[in-house]
Amino acid sequence: MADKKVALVTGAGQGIGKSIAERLSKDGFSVALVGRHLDKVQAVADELNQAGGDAFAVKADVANRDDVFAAVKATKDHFGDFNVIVNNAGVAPSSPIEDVTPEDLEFTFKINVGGVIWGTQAAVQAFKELGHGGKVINGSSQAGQEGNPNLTVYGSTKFAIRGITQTTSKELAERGITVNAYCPGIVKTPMMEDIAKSVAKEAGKPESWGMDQFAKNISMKRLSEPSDVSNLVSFLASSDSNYITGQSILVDGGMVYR
Ligand SMILES: NC(=O)C1=CN([C@@H]2O[C@H](COP(=O)(O)OP(=O)(O)OC[C@H]3O[C@@H](n4cnc5c(N)ncnc54)[C@H](O)[C@@H]3O)[C@@H](O)[C@H]2O)C=CC1
Ligand SMILES: CC(=O)C(C)=O
Repeated sequence: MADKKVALVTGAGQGIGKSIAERLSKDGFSVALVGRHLDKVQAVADELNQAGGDAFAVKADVANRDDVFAAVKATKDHFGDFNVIVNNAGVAPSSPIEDVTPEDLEFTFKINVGGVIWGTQAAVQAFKELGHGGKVINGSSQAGQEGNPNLTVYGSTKFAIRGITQTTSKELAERGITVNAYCPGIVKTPMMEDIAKSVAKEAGKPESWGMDQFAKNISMKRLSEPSDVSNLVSFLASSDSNYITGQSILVDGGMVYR
């Protein structure tokens, strides 16, 4: 068994996933970085290793169940243990409801919802083989707590992730496995920039208008940094959160109040 705890983060090549991988590495985890593009996750893993971490890059498409199981197995074999999975990878097409296509629906659900379900299954299998519990941490969103115009498909996947989190937490609690989700607000990442651009284009407005539509209701009056989110994930991955399960926690600077 490894000295360090082992965490796997999906979508770790940029944005929130990269920040989570960096933070967990700093917290002392051995970290597997998973993404569709090996060069991107490898570059982040190299940075972490150069900074004294213990990181490993794996190529996988989270929509593909076999890929996800192979990534978890490769991580377990490489580090000799497996303790935490962060099902972070996601995609966010935006469009008015009239323009949603069957392809948008299938693509988004396969990645956002499929990725969480396959990640949870693969992690549970690894915990079972290793004879211990673990932590499943899922990426939802404020858009999984509150409807956001033009994000019908994306938002519905994020509402579903809260449902999966609650359901699996009840199923898995007796095996020493906790399941929680983080619900970020408006985070400065390539995904959010693309959404803001697309919403502005649809309305015939400048790009900055798009971001303002999302940012105007943040009580703290600033957009989120990826590190605001990885601070929460660090807590959820640590033993300090051992008595918390089934929760979807907002980290949005005061935007959605529950
Ligand atoms: N940026 C934001 O404001 C918010 C983001 N989120 C959620 O946080 C998570 C991360 O978002 P960002 O970092 O903003 O996105 P991003 O688009 O900047 O990064 C997502 C990463 O996931 C990877 N990815 C996408 N599909 C994949 C697949 N099928 N298999 C493997 N990797 C895949 C991408 O290649 C990319 O590296 C997502 O689940 C997103 O829905 C939630 C709330 C707000
Ligand atoms: C991208 C996202 O999750 C938003 C706008 O909440």
